[in-house]
Amino acid sequence: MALMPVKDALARLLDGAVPLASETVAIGRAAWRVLATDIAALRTQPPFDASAMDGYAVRAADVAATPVTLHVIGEAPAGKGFTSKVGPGEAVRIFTGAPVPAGADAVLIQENTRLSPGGVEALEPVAAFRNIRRQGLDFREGESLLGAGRVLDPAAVSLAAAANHATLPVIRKPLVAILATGDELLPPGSETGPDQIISSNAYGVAAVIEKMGGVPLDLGIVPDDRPAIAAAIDSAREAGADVIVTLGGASVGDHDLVREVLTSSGMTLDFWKIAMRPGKPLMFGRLGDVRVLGLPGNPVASLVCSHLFVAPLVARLGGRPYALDIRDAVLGVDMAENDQREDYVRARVETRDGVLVAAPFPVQDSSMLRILADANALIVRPPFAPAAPAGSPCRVVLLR
Ligand SMILES: Nc1nc2c(c(=O)[nH]1)N[C@H]1C(S)=C(S)[C@@H](COP(=O)(O)OP(=O)(O)OC[C@H]3O[C@@H](n4cnc5c(N)ncnc54)[C@H](O)[C@@H]3O)O[C@H]1N2
Ligand code: MOO
Repeated sequence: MALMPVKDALARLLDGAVPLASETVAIGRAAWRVLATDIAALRTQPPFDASAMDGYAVRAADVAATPVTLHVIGEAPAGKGFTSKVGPGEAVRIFTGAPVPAGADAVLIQENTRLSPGGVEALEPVAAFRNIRRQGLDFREGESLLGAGRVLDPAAVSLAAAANHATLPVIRKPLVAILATGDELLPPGSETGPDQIISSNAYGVAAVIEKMGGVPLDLGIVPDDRPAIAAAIDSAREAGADVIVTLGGASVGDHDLVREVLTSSGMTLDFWKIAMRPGKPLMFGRLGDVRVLGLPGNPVASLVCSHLFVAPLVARLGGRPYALDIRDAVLGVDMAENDQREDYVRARVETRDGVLVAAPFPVQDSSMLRILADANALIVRPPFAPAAPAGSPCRVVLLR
């Protein structure tokens, strides 16, 4: 049977996936969120001509020939401007950030002055407008500052705050329910019986979701039992999940019930089984507005599918840009020909003489998490790739 190509499966998964609705958050909670709308300045910054230096507000013409002594008529610290006008031969002691008083047109830095009995002695001339930040230098009220879709990185969130936004409209974070299925599974820290293993997949999948700006909702482990799976799916929907990710029970075994239960709950199956290794039994369907991804139970398949499918879906729903980090490399060893499945082969890559060289791990069983943790890349072997000797070009997905 021809299996669906990976890129077609991804296109179907992302079809119609657009950023979720916006919500309002306090500026203090907005870092790393995604702006839902353009925002404009609510004020002008600086709101007045401001001193950029500690020194003396002067009339440039008065200090054209130095040394010259000026009469100090007052002081202007930041936050409290000097209210009278600076006349000929006069100066105002001023500090960085303070409004430049009327009449003055330059700030003479403190280092170029000396206190004298009659006031302050200017030792160097200063050109008009030197050391003054003109009103609106940074931005003016009403100017557009940040565009919709901007990730609120440190500079963006500080700019929004400076423009006087106490709250910001951001795209809601996708809520992704995760459901592990299997009678053999127990949570980490359990005393395991002889036939049991630890449920590990949910943690790595949740890590991918969080990295992409989503909120994982771990619904725990349910046994291979139709009513229990159906109840967990209901609870995911009640919780308002945008996406449901099931783990395991996706294959053809008698205890692989997930697809059947989901279909009975009203899911429209989009695809099941793709031309990918690991990850062949991947399933995708829609339950109303909710996208449902059934990941294979084998831990490496779950995680590789998370990088390839869960990550772009969460990014898209959350309005974030995302692309796998795919690089050109060469094979460090010979690789055999490939069958119909696109292979994602755990490998270590390193740069040798400016070239990325990829060496696959010799054993690739998709239960082996340690090798995935040791890998820093996945070699992508296209379907039906011919045998390739060491030195052949290849493509790699960088994992870290
Ligand atoms: N006759 C066939 N058998 C299998 C096929 C096939 O095409 N024909 N595909 C194989 C492939 S490939 C995969 S991948 C697995 C996927 O099967 P399931 O999604 O049904 O996964 P399970 O059978 O439930 O579990 C497989 C394996 O993974 C362990 N597991 C499951 N969940 C977790 C978890 N949350 N944390 C850690 N480990 C988990 C489970 O104990 C099994 O060992 O099917 C092959 N079979
Ligand atoms: O596709 Mo399975 O994911 O090889 O183990």
